[in-house]
Amino acid sequence: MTIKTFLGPGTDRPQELAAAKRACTTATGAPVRISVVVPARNCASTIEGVVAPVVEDLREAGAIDEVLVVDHDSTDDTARRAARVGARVVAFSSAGPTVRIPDSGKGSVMWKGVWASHGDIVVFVDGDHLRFDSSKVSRLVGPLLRDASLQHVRAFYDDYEGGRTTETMARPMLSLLHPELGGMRQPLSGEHATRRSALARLVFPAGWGTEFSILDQIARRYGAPAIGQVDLHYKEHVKGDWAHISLQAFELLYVALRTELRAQGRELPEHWGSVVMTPADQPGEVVRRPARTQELPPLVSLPDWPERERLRLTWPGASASATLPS
Ligand SMILES: O=c1ccn([C@@H]2O[C@H](COP(=O)(O)OP(=O)(O)O[C@H]3O[C@H](CO)[C@@H](O)[C@H](O)[C@H]3O)[C@@H](O)[C@H]2O)c(=O)[nH]1
Ligand SMILES: O=C(O)[C@H](O)COP(=O)(O)O
Repeated sequence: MTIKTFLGPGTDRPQELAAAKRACTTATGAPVRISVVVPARNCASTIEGVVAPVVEDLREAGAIDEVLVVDHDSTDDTARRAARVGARVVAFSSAGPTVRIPDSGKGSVMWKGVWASHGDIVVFVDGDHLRFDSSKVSRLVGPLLRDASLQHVRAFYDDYEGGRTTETMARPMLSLLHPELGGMRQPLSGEHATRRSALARLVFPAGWGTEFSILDQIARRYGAPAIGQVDLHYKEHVKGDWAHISLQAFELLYVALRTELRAQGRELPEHWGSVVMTPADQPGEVVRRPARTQELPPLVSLPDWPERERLRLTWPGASASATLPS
């Protein structure tokens, strides 16, 4: 089976996306709203370069409705800079439902981002791109507006030097556990667009396992044909060190193994633990770091969700005239 792959050009230009959006409504006849959500922790040097083109090219053309930055306890100027170029900024600690998250990571930031956003389609974009343009968002959204069978569209890049966790962990793991997704070029990409109705039904692992988990859950719930991928051409981003990659790979492996064992009606053996060990500078010594193993429940399961959705629907949006594939 091949993954639906969009090479474009599709809705690259703001006017094309705005027109495609106007041609859709939700199942209840309301205008379709599109949110761009940026999880960001200490992205002061890059956040303006990500937010500004999306605000200037797309929001001002009515092609998207909001740019939301979820500021994950940044100790730098991320929040102020994001707001200065037009993002709505919410602080991770005060946003969203009051579920205790002892060890927050990117997945928990995304979960709160879905809650705090208003879109029927939610586009995630990392905040650490060194080079970015708004066609990346346009290209992700276009297939969802045009193809009712898609729930999730993930980015890949024909020009990208990287993907250490992807090549050494994600791709081998997908080959084993989800061979039908083996054609995905960047299964861990942080750039993707998803229907809100699907996102709200997903469990979110709190840490780095989330990108894999989204694919896994959508493939199991809707089938692999509900997943597409689109070429965003290039990616240049801030690289983490090997300790970062090590934690990322561990949390990904943990989530994948847990998912697979649960599918067999089993749990992870207790003795497996959840501590990542890497060699310390002192020979023979190790540095131990706890992995984030918490899972955030599907938003639809929260008692406050119906009220949150009711308020969301009163939020202003553009007008439109046909039906959004649900
Ligand atoms: O606890 C965290 C970790 C990350 N981020 C933000 O999430 C984005 C991606 O994080 P980054 O450290 O740049 O991730 P990468 O090492 O580049 O990881 C890649 O691979 C990950 C999965 O393994 C994906 O989740 C990422 O989106 C993808 O860019 C950035 O805006 C971060 O500021 C947070 O807000 N909180
Ligand atoms: O996406 C990945 O595989 C990594 O997490 C980040 O990639 P990098 O090697 O470009 O930092």
